[in-house]
Amino acid sequence: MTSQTLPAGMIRAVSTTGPHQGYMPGFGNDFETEALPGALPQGQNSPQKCAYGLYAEQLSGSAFTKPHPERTWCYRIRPSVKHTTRFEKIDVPLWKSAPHILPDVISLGQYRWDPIPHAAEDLTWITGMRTVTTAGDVNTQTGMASHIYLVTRSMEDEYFYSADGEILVVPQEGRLRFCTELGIIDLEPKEIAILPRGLVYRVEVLEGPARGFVCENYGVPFTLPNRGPIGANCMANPRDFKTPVAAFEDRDAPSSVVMKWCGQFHRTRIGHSPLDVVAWHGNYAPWKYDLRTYSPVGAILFDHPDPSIFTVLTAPSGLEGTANIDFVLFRERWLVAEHSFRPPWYHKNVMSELMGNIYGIYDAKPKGFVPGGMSLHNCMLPHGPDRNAFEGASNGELKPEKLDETMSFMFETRFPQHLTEWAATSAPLQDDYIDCWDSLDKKFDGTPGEK
Ligand SMILES: O=C(O)Cc1cc(O)ccc1O
Ligand SMILES: [Fe+2]
Repeated sequence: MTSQTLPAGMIRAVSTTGPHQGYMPGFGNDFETEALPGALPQGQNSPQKCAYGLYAEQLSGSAFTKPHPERTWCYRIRPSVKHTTRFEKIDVPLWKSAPHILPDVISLGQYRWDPIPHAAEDLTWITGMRTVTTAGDVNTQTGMASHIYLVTRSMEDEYFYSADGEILVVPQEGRLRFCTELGIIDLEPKEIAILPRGLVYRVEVLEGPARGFVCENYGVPFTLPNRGPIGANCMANPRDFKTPVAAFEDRDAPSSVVMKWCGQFHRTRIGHSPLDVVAWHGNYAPWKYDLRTYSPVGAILFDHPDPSIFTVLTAPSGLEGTANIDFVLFRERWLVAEHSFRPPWYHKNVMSELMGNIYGIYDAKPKGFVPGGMSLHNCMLPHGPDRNAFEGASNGELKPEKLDETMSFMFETRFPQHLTEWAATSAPLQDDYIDCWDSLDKKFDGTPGEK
């Protein structure tokens, strides 16, 4: 593997040749990789004839005219357009898209769910997706949806892609393999992955049953947040993002490709594996990231910063500093703040907060928010520590304390999140969630009290 710095400054070129070598490091790099020597044209994108009789095809993830366009050139056995049937609509009943506002479902309220039980039935990546919330509008490419996946079965001769957005995968149990047009990603809990809009893939179960969370981002792709005064290091470091090297299948078999497009699902038939990209180069590609490499920065003297300090990825909206989605990570860290209430404070937020627990105990909710579980605190809905967390943090000795064995996250969006019928009725909603604040008693007695 070779790597070099290009004059473009922020863009690094990383290249590989030969059989499967795993992953290439970097975020938003200009990668190049070939599974057969000489398959990748040098010095141009569209030779009159490509090596090995390959077809050249461009995958554009941004408008051609974006200041720094995202695109990848693929050199493949057959062009994608060679499928054999017209698209037919199919039903995927539990995978919903915005706008999806139901008159009989009340999204206003503090909600929390127990882990969704694994299913007894066979479920694939497509049939196992259950939408919890939707926000914005898929047709205007704004907003997002949050989902839970329950996967027990590998897709066989079946492929999927989405025109509606990129997919951020946050596994919580089990191991999955994403065989994509641009290479193979193996994914397990404590890692996350991105599957870009338009990329075709098949999902296999390496260890099941698998359960996890998904954020479907209808807007512009996730990127690394501006670092501001934090400077060049800590938080998510670019080299910890891993993009797979080229890997291809030359396999003839009757197969189907399911495409999600404007919230609807369509199927077309194809006579071969579409994962036939022998070589590619570009900056529009899937990646995975190990959340254990995230270096949290926080309060080292007093008070509790806004959770934006823990942003791993941000997907900007048109409004400066107001994300379409922030992906925020609450992981192991030391609490050292003096004379401070250390857990999250009580608050109302214009942004809507969907949280999930990957493992361990979350400091604001020592009970009830459990691994595999989720909570929703919608736009301007008050929330904060439960009574136990409040009493513990108000009265505990403020010595340095490690929050150990803990990993929760937040999908935070500027758009209100609407519950699906499934989330409101079939999923294990905790009816008594709001009682966790009930016993917060009045302490005010007109005297200043001890400091
Ligand atoms: O509500 C939550 O638990 C998430 C959260 C955490 C935090 O440390 C500060 C604000 C916030 O919304
Ligand atoms: Fe919050």
